Amino acid sequence: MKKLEICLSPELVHLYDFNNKNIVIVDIFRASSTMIVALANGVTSITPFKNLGECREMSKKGYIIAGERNGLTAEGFELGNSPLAFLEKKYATKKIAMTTTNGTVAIQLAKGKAKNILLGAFPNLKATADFLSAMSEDVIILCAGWKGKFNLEDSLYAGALTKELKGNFKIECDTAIALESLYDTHSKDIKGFLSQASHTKRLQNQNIEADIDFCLSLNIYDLVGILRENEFFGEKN
Ligand SMILES: O=C(O)[C@H](CS(=O)(=O)O)OP(=O)(O)O
Repeated sequence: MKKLEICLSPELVHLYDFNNKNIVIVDIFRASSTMIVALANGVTSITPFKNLGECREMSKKGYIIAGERNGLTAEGFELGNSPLAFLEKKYATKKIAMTTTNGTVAIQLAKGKAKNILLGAFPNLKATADFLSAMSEDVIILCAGWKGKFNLEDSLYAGALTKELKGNFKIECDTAIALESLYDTHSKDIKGFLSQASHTKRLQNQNIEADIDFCLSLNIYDLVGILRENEFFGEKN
């Protein structure tokens, strides 16, 4: 039977073997959520960058550039990291180049080794679970965390995805067992539980509570975000 594991932080990646596995990158506040919202609202593709300078250069090639550091739009960038910017299809048919504090760092770590790299987000939780269940490869959920540290929101999503995948995967990973239980305990009030999270407080200080709410919307989109070559595309199962 296929195996499911969870890696709690980019700092722990060296403990896992990503070869030929399906990797789900999770950055609930906000990078992976924002990318799913963008793809669901018609963006053609999203190219992730670790580095601000490289990402900025992409505007010369006609890309819309989205750059964020410590929650704020980076200087000279058209967009930051808000999912709300992509609603109403304003950027439909555009190619986006994007760099964020944690999410695009985690993506970089998984590139080149995995079978597939997917974006994990609550708005398309079920679509991602269905995709992974239909594939024969093992899965690793990689939480982007915050600057190398564990965070609550990515962990809660990892628990939610574990719950969805349980019947189709062998789960011998203690982290997955713990996080599924955490999700079960708090699934009826995810927002209330996450109000204690450090990331929630950090973003609230920047008056972006609406972003937090939107990132916690459950199953409103039925596409997966998947990396093809160097770009994420939205694909229906
Ligand atoms: O923009 C965000 O939500 C965060 C900023 S920070 O981690 O609070 O500095 O970046 P992300 O890469 O989406 O975690």
